[in-house]
Amino acid sequence: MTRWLLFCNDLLRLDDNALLSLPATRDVALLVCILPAAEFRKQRASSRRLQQQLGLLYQFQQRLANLGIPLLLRHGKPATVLRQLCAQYQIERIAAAEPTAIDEYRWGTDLPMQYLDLNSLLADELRPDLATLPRSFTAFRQQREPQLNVRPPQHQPVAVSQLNGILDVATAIALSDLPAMLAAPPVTVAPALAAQLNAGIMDWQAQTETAALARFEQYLQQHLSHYKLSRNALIGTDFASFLSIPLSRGTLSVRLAWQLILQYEHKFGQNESSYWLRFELLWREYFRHLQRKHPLACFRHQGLGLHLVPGQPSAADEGFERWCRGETGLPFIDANMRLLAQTGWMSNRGRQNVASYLMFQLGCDWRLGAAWFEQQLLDYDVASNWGNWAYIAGALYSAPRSFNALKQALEYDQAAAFTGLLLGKADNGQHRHQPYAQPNWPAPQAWTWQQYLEQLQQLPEH
Ligand SMILES: Cc1cc2nc3c(=O)[nH]c(=O)nc-3n(C[C@H](O)[C@H](O)[C@H](O)COP(=O)(O)OP(=O)(O)OC[C@H]3O[C@@H](n4cnc5c(N)ncnc54)[C@H](O)[C@@H]3O)c2cc1C
Repeated sequence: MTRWLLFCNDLLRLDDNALLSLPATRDVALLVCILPAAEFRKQRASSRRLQQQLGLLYQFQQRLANLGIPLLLRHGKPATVLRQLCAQYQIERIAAAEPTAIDEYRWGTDLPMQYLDLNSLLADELRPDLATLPRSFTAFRQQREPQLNVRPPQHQPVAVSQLNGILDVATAIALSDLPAMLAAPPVTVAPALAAQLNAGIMDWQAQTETAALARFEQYLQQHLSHYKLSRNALIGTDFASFLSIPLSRGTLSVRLAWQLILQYEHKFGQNESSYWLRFELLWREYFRHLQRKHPLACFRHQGLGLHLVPGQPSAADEGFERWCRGETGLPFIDANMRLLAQTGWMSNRGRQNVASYLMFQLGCDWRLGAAWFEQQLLDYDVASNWGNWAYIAGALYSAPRSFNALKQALEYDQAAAFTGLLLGKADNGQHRHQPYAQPNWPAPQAWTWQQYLEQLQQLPEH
């Protein structure tokens, strides 16, 4: 008989969760989720995301309880809590989802960890050899695509008999036992914005295992066909898959998402959009393995040191603060930043532009922006976030990528409907993308409309 600790962080689902069927019949297992102190006490996550996490944990706990399985919730430093639990319950082995970031690997140092790479597409026999991992995304994709037989998700029900809980359900900590800060009133999205976003997608109820799966299946049926054309939108309903939140919280298995896309292709035929959605999932995969190969590069200003990275290592300054608040004076940037602050969400197009603006136009240390995103994003994922920031900065293999935010605004928000929605109407005769200044702000750095227009053809564009 083995005494297991099943560490369920990032795996808040019953389906395709091999952790739950790992112990043998005669083994005993303790299921644990830990609310990391860094997020819950040191504000590395916004209250919006903390509430989302709690809601999802609570719901997962309830589903397990219905099966007679207790889930223990703890908060604190994961490494410390894991050690305490191991000692308290004489744990012999710990099973967990394989992380991507060095911090999470460190939680398990000197503990009898067994990692299962349950949140990656390329696991098991497809797992890339990090020593020969291709440098660019294109080379990575070209190497992997021909042999991409992703293992089907495992649908076997949780075998209760295998999970002879050490605790009974009643002993697991109830949500009400968590610190008072966690019981704060729900953070809501202003109705005007909520109406423009995917029906309730920001609510944690939309991100539970059942709800996320149902939503994705509906998306495939009704909207996948236009993904390639609509994915660059800035706001709206169903312009992209909105898979990122359930994937980052582990309520939806990426392998299941992949298989559902394949099923769609089998039924309706492959098209540009269905291919492109799988293509984007490979970007996620690329950053996961890249972070494992270079555990520190994504957190260092110079990264791998192969290119000249914009800005200097620095502390937050006024320019950064104004960027966070959405008060830079460039409507397209401000609208995106205010959307992030108000909803915890930003489109991929918006993310690329605000990131580029912070480092290339404001000259700030790109890691400040990555840290702000880490706190604010509802779909925060360490590899995707820090990887994308480092990628734009040129801190990884490829050269820095700067975006001309004004040109992008005119292209992707032609009628300025997006900036109008977030910033209100500019009815003073000016174009809504025209840089502006408020009387009490320091003058923007020579941002005249004319100068921007002149630059349009000159800046490198991606
Ligand atoms: C500066 C910056 C920071 C980012 N931070 C995060 C983050 O913390 N968490 C996160 O999940 N994504 C992050 N992304 C990637 C991307 O913006 C989001 O995954 C995407 O906007 C989420 O919307 P969606 O699920 O509708 O995407 P879709 O367009 O429908 O794409 C489907 C899925 O593919 C994956 N994907 C798409 N683009 C990327 C990409 N560039 N990198 C990695 N995976 C991708 C995601 O899992 C996404 O859910 C970041 C991008 C940038 C430029």
